[in-house]
Amino acid sequence: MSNTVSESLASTQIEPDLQPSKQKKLSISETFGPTIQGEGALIGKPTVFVRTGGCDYRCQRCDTLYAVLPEHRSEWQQMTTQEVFAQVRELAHNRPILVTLSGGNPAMQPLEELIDLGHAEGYTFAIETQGSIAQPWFAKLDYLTLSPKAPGMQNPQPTNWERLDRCIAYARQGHEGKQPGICLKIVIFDEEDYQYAKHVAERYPNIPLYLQAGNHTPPHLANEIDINGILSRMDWLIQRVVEDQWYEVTILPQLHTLLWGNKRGV
Ligand SMILES: C[S@@+](CC[C@H](N)C(=O)[O-])C[C@H]1O[C@@H](n2cnc3c(N)ncnc32)[C@H](O)[C@@H]1O
Ligand SMILES: Nc1nc2[nH]cc(C(=O)O)c2c(=O)[nH]1
Ligand code: SF4
Ligand SMILES: [Mg+2]
Repeated sequence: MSNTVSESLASTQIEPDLQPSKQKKLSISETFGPTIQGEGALIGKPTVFVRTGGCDYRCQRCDTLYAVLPEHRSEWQQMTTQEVFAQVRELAHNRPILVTLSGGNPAMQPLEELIDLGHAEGYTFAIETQGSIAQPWFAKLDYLTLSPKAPGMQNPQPTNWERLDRCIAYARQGHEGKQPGICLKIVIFDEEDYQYAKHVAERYPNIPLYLQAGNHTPPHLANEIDINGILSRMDWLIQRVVEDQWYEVTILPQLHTLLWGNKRGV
């Protein structure tokens, strides 16, 4: 891991990871809600989810592999921005709501137009991404959650710290005098993951950090979720943080997982 802290890249230094896509359509795995945001800084907030299809990572412990693996591609719909926004509106009964963009990796999709369209009607936008692809339009978000992957997620690719820095730099450019709220969220399964999280905290001391108890239950076992296992991991995590007198961090479960297990679309 690199120890260089370079959160304050000048705007002129930032190169987009993906050039603006010629493909105008969005790859969509599902839209659902309103439900509550079950994770992180906005936990408990009513929201509609737009889940994009496709991811540049392959975390073996991913709870949403149906939006990641190519064998599910035929289930993803290629939709225009207007079609996606029409679904959001319908789900929210035409009342402005927080829209959470997740995936897969939503940073792979040209989502700027959707954000513009929604903002014009009072909707707000949060994104969940691992921070491996930085997009200039992060500046237009209301909330950016970056979830770099600790070893326990079993992602074969190591964290690209320079890319993560760039995601933050784009967000900090802001838009029309407003910057997105930025937070970091790390899934923790074990001590190695905990040490990874400590490193992230040292690298980004000014960004709120959330530790999320990992769900080790394979996603297809919707009815056999090991809630006691998740809660005992959370109990260990709380003890670990207290032992270290690490008082700046926030520890949370995935609330939707406790309520509804591995059920899809909640
Ligand atoms: C499915 S991912 C999609 C967005 C993006 N690819 C990412 O990883 O941030 C949404 C969130 O779920 C978390 N997540 C995935 N699998 C999990 C698991 N088994 N236990 C706990 N959280 C998990 C991810 O770390 C991320 O914060
Ligand atoms: N309720 C609920 N909250 C969530 N927070 C992050 C989610 C995701 O899959 O990105 C998620 C999800 O799938 N459902
Ligand atoms: S980065 Fe996110 S969506 Fe992609 S495989 Fe990992 S947890 Fe799943
Ligand atoms: Mg999820």
